[in-house]
Amino acid sequence: MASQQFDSPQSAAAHDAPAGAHWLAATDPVREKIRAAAQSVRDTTPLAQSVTNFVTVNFVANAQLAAGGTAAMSYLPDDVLATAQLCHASYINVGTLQPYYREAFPQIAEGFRKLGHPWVLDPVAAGIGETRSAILMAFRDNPPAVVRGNASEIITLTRMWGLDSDDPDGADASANRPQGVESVDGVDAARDAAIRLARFIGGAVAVSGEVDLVTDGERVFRLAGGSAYMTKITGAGCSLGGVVGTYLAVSDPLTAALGASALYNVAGSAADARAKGPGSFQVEFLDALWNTTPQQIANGLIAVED
Ligand SMILES: Nc1ncnc2c1ncn2[C@@H]1O[C@H](COP(=O)(O)OP(=O)(O)O)[C@@H](O)[C@H]1O
Ligand SMILES: Cc1ncsc1CCOP(=O)(O)O
Ligand SMILES: [Mg+2]
Repeated sequence: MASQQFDSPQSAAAHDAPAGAHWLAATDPVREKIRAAAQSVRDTTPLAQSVTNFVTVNFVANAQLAAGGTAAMSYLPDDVLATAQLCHASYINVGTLQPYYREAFPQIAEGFRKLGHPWVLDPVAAGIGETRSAILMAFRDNPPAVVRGNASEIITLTRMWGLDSDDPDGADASANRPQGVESVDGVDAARDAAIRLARFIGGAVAVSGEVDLVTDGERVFRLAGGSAYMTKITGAGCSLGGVVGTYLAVSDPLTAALGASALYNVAGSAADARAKGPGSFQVEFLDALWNTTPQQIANGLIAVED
């Protein structure tokens, strides 16, 4: 699949930045924070625990390992909260639900808050089903440091939490929303929702798509790269959430969201150039996660809105 690779932010200057944004300068402190976080991941192999769906659990763990971290998957509240005391960040993904999750997930989120433990939420398929909606609503009281999702999930969660100015009651949270785990909206459609959500949680929101959007509620970044093959394998988004967790274990929420997204874009582009289809893409992608250097991640195609 056609894609482009760039070696340095300077080479990005030869290409158009996303509309309404300009490429982040090579000397911008944000790039140095990303490089330092990536280096810290490589140096310290941080554990980020995951409570994640059964479809992509293996890919999440392998991606965290290939990105330089370590993985531990856990599902029972006492086990999750005990593990949280051994690591610096966790990841919750609501993709596949079990009956006990309705009580367990709110307990876990409350426990994280009491521990002061930062976590990443992937609100997979937000808006589908009463159980998923009840769980996501409960997280409003004990919110994550980072929300990572596709555009439809971010729009739906923001609406559900009553943060959408057009729908302050969240009454219509499930109307016309995801028809499954895939997005039915473009990233631009989630821009305002992402900003509101980031301000509410006091952290960062990452909206994935062809060009990703990351915001801390003040600045809005756009990250290009990646591969169309990422939409043809399962778990690109889920594993990105896990790797945000890996970065969150060593950095602040905005740097974690930017660093993991930049890594996925650089590694996705590199893998795209070698892949022959979705199967070989997965293998090439894990290799590329492993082989991408902190400086290459910091040099990614990162723009900031004017
Ligand atoms: N068309 C595309 N071109 C390049 N990269 C993409 C494309 N679509 C998604 N990605 C990348 O795939 C990863 C997962 O994003 P996405 O597919 O939106 O998540 P989800 O699987 O949760 O819907 C992100 O790193 C994103 O940048
Ligand atoms: C197919 C599927 N069904 C429930 S969770 C899941 C995985 C979704 O993975 P991703 O959002 O990363 O594509
Ligand atoms: Mg997803």
